[in-house]
Amino acid sequence: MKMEEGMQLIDENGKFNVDGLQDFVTATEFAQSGLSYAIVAIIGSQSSGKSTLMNQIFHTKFKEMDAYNGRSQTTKGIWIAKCSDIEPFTIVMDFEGTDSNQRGEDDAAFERQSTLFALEIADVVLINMWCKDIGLEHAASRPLLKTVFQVIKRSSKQPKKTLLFVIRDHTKTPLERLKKFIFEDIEKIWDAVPEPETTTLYEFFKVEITALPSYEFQEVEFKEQVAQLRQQFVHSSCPGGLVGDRKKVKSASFPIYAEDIWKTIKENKDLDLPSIKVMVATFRCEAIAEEKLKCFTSNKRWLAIKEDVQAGPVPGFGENVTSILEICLSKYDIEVGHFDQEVRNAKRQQLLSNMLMVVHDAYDTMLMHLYSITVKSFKTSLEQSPNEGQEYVASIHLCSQSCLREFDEGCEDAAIQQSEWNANKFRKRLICNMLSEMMAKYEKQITHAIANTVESLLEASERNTWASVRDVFECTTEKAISEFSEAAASFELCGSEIDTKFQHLREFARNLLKMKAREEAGAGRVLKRMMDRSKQVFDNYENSMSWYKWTTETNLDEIERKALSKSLRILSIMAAIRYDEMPDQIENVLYSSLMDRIVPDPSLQNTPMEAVLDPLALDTWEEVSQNSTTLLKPEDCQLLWMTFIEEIKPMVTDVKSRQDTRRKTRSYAAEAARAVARAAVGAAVGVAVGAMVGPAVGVNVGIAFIRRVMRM
Ligand SMILES: Nc1nc2c(ncn2[C@@H]2O[C@H](COP(=O)(O)OP(=O)(O)OP(=O)(O)O)[C@@H](O)[C@H]2O)c(=O)[nH]1
Repeated sequence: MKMEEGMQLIDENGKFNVDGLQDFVTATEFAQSGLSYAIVAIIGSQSSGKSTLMNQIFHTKFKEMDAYNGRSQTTKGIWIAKCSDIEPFTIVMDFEGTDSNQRGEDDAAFERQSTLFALEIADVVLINMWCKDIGLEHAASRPLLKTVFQVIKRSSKQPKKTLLFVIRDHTKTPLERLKKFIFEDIEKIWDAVPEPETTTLYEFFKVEITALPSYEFQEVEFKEQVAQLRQQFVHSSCPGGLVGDRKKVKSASFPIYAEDIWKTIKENKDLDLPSIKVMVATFRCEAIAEEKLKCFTSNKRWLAIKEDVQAGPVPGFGENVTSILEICLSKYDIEVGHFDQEVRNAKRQQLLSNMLMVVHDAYDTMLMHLYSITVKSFKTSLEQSPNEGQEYVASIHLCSQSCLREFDEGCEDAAIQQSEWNANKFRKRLICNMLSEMMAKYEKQITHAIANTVESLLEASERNTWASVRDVFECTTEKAISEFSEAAASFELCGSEIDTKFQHLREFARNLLKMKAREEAGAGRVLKRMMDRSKQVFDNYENSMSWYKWTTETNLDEIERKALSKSLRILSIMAAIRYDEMPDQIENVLYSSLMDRIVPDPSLQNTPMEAVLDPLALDTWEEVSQNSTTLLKPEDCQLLWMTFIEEIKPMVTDVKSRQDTRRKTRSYAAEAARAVARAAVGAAVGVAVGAMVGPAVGVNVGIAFIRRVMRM
């Protein structure tokens, strides 16, 4: 057996070659070396020149890839060979590439198991990496190290191993800089491994870093440096050599020891670490996705759309953005084609959602434009449509339909295929706005119909005032509601939404009524109305009666009582809003408490005044139903009434004095008439006597007669 060519220790299926190892040990006389031996393993990504390097350093003959046959996997499983010309006895182990494309996803566990095996069994582990990968987040060595560190950190402290980083295809970057970078990087990776945080990387590893020129392009230099590197393996187990602390395993026990470790690693369920393949895929896909995201955000077409949309809607927005996104995604797909499918799908999804996040504002702005344009156009149509009635309803129906259709078409044009976005939020807002515009129109209609009518009804303050107000209120509100409901048909509102709108219109009408009533119930207005009403009563009587009757027969106290009672009704009408037909006692309470105080009712004469006024001392009207709203509290009414009584006094006094004056005038007139009559009789008597006894006697007799009559 040619031991330089090596033998497969563990096959690609994880089967340990017990007999083969035994033969190897026998053939190489390994068992005789006791504790004086070194085991060197190499790990790293596939086709990174691992076998080539090992062969060059240790003069082994591991199979190398034929460069002319493309980059396919050469080493499968784990191989060992003896380095024949180095002291101490050195066993070299070549490992299958860690991020191999050939290995199926289910076999990913093999990668981490073999890596663990390398760390467990070898004294020196070479970590082979391309120089160009240094500093790259997704470089294969990073996830590999992460896995290694996770396992190491978890395990109990072992004799120190040497990690020898071999940088391949070293270019002009000074090695010192690369070393600094690698040290910082691996420390960072070490620190990022969660548990336990107290240990340092260097408690577990001695870290060495070396760099080699390209074997392919600088073969001579490569070989020179490899020769130097080889020197480090000569007497590597001596103090200070590459082999660190030695595990006290005698070479004779090596076959059992190795088999045992592999068995333990294979059976150990606790080593459930993510596969290196997955980790490599994660890092690489992430980096590619990041790069594609950058490409997207700096894409000229996208930047132009983003800018244009600020000013107004961009025609073909959706189609254009969709195509830019698609291009970025397909580029990503091409570049990640050979990575773990699950990972690349997940990262694709992430890339897409990142790109969509960038697009989202512009999409929203686009919809906002469509929304504003539609709102404006609906408003204009509303202003131009007839004011009310069926014509208005029909025209609103038509224009709301066409506005919504236009908006929907715009949204379809803006839709981005890769997203699940829709315009629902804006459509809802649009409908809400259109409905509000319509509502405003109906509110105006209600205001117009209710305000003036209610004002004049309250102004008149007749016994049936509130019934008439209710009629106007109901009629106006119901008409508006029914028209609104027809006009809103194109919005396909659900039952509860329609009810809310109806409720709103009712509330609006009710509040309007309340506001109007409050205006009319202002103390000044009520007082004036009461005064006018009283004056009207007095005037009516005065104007409608004959002068004689007014002067002689009219009982002004009665008329005064009538005037007061009519004014008191105004007070009672204005005391509360009667939204419903519930009867109340306000008028009675006011009547008995206020009227009878001014013109005392005989039945109440012995009742103390406080008792009579008692109901007005309350803060609310006890009998007023809950639906009603107090406009004037009992105490307000009382105060108003007192003021009214004071204010009306001059009017009553005036009327009374007018009646007196007229009475007096009337008695003087009667007296004068009587005197004239008497004079006429005296003259007649004088004429008669004069005729009989002479004129002189006649005149004297006539005068004497008049004087006597006048004295009578
Ligand atoms: N650029 C470059 N190529 C190299 C270098 N060393 C080896 N190669 C080439 O890389 C290819 C792979 O070499 P191998 O030694 O088989 O690589 P490997 O890592 O053992 O491959 P697997 O065992 O399949 O993972 C071969 O074509 C080598 O000629 C190097 O230093 N630089």
